[in-house]
Amino acid sequence: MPKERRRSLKEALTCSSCSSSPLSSGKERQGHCSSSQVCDEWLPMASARPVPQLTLTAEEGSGARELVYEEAEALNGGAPLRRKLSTSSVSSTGSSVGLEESEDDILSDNETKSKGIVTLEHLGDGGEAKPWWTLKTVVHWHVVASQRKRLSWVQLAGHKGSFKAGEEGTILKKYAENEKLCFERLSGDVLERFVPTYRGTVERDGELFLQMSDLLTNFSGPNVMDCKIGVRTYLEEELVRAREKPKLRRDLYNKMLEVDSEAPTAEEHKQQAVTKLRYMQWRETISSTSTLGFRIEGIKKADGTCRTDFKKTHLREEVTQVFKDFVSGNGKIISSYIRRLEDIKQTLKASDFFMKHEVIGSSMLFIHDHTERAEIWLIDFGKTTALPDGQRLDHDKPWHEGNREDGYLWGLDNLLHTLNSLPAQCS
Ligand SMILES: O=P(O)(O)O[C@H]1[C@H](O)[C@@H](OP(=O)(O)O)[C@H](OP(=O)(O)O)[C@@H](OP(=O)(O)O)[C@H]1O
Ligand SMILES: Nc1ncnc2c1ncn2[C@@H]1O[C@H](COP(=O)(O)OP(=O)(O)O)[C@@H](O)[C@H]1O
Repeated sequence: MPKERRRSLKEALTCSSCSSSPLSSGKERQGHCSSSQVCDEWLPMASARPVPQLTLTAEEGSGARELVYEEAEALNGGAPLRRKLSTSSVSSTGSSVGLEESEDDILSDNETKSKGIVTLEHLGDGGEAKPWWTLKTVVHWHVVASQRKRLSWVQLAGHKGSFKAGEEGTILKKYAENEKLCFERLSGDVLERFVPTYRGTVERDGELFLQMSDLLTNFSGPNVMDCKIGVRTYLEEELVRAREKPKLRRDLYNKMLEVDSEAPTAEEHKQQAVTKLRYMQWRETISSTSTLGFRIEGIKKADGTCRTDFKKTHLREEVTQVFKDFVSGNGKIISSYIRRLEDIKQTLKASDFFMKHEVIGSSMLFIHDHTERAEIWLIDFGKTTALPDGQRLDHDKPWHEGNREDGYLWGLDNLLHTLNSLPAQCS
C-alpha cells in the first residue's frame, strides 16, 4: 500500500473533522519467516477445549499482562476468539516509523516486509472503553475449543502491522484512500466475486481500517501462495515523481545488498542508497515480473514451511517447479486452479472496473487445503488507479511510459501456461 496515500488520509483527518482522533502514523514492515523455514506457530487444528494459561507479565510502566483464553473471550463480549491475539508476538527487524519521516528519507532503513505467519492484534471496537483496553492481549492457542476453528493468519507480503484481527471471518487492513475507492468501485462489478468482501471502514484505537473478509477462514490448514501480477510494480506517477524529485533510500540499498552485493552500481555503493524506482525496476528484472508478467512473493504450506525467498526466481522452469511443489503434484488441485484462473480471465475481460484501471502491485492469492478445495482471489488494490475519463487499457500490450499498460492479462496468461504445463509432470 503506497505510503503517500496513507499520508494524505492522515493529513486529511488530522487537519479536518477528525483532528481529535489522529491516526496512528506508524508503518513498519516485518519479517517472520524470511526464508525457507518451519513456522511452528502454525499449529495443527485441534478439537479439544483450550487450556487456559495465565501469565502475568507486568511490563514496565504499562501494567500489561497476558490474558487467559476465557478471560479474553469474556471480554470479547462472550464471542469466541479465533486468533492468537498479540501486540508483541512477531519478530521484527524494524521499528515503528512515522509516516512523515517514512519512505524516501535516506536514513530510513527501518522497514522490513511481512513474511509468513503473523499474529494479529485484536483491537478495541472504538466505542465504549472496555476493561481490557489497557491490557496487552496475548492469547495462547495451544489447544482449541471443540467445534471451534482455530486459524493462525498468514501474511506473505506487504507491510508490517498493516493487518489486524477483525470481527469473526474478517480482517482489518490499514486504510488507504485508493484501496477504499477500488473496493467501492468493485461493488456491483462482475469482478466482485473474486475479491474479498468489503465491509466498509472501521476506526479502532484512533486508526482507520478497511474491513474485509478473511480469505483463509473457510480453509482447514491452508496452503497459501501470493503472486504479484503485472509487468510493472510502480505507478507512472511514481516514475514522474522519481524523475522530478529523486530521493535516495538506504533501506532499499540494503535490501538490494542482501540479495546481490554486486547489484548496486559504483555510484550507489558510494552513496549507500538507491532510489525506489531503481530498486523496483531491479526487483522486476531479477524476478519473473519482467519476463513472465508475474512473480511469486511467498508461499506458506500446510506442513508449516514458509518461503519468501523468491526474489531471484525468474526462469520459467524455476517458477514451474515452485508451483509443482506448492500443489504437491496434486492434479485435482491444479485443475481447480486452472478453471478458476480461466474464470477470472473471462471475468476480467468483461469487467468495467478492470478496463478503466491501471492495476499495479496487485496479487492473486492461491489457497488450497487437504480437502482439495482450491481458490484464487484478487487482493491488494493499494496501487490500482483509475484512468482518466475515456481511457481504456488492454492489459496485455507492451508498456511504454504514457500508455499505462500493466501487463496484467499477459501475466495471467503466463500463469495459466505455467499451471497447464504441470499436469503432464504431475502424473
Ligand atoms: O518486495 P520488496 O523487495 O520488499 O519491495 C517492496 C515491495 O515492492 C512493496 O510493494 P508491496 O506492498 O506490493 O509488496 C513496496 O511497497 P509499496 O506498495 O508502498 O510500493 C515497497 O516499497 P516501500 O514500502 O516504499 O519500501 C518495496 O520496498
Ligand atoms: N483478504 C485477505 N484474506 C487473507 N489473507 C489476506 C487478505 N488480504 C491480504 N492477505 C495476506 O496479506 C498479505 C499482504 O496483503 P496485501 O494486501 O498485499 O498488503 P500490502 O498492501 O501491505 O502489500 C498477502 O500476501 C496475504 O498473505
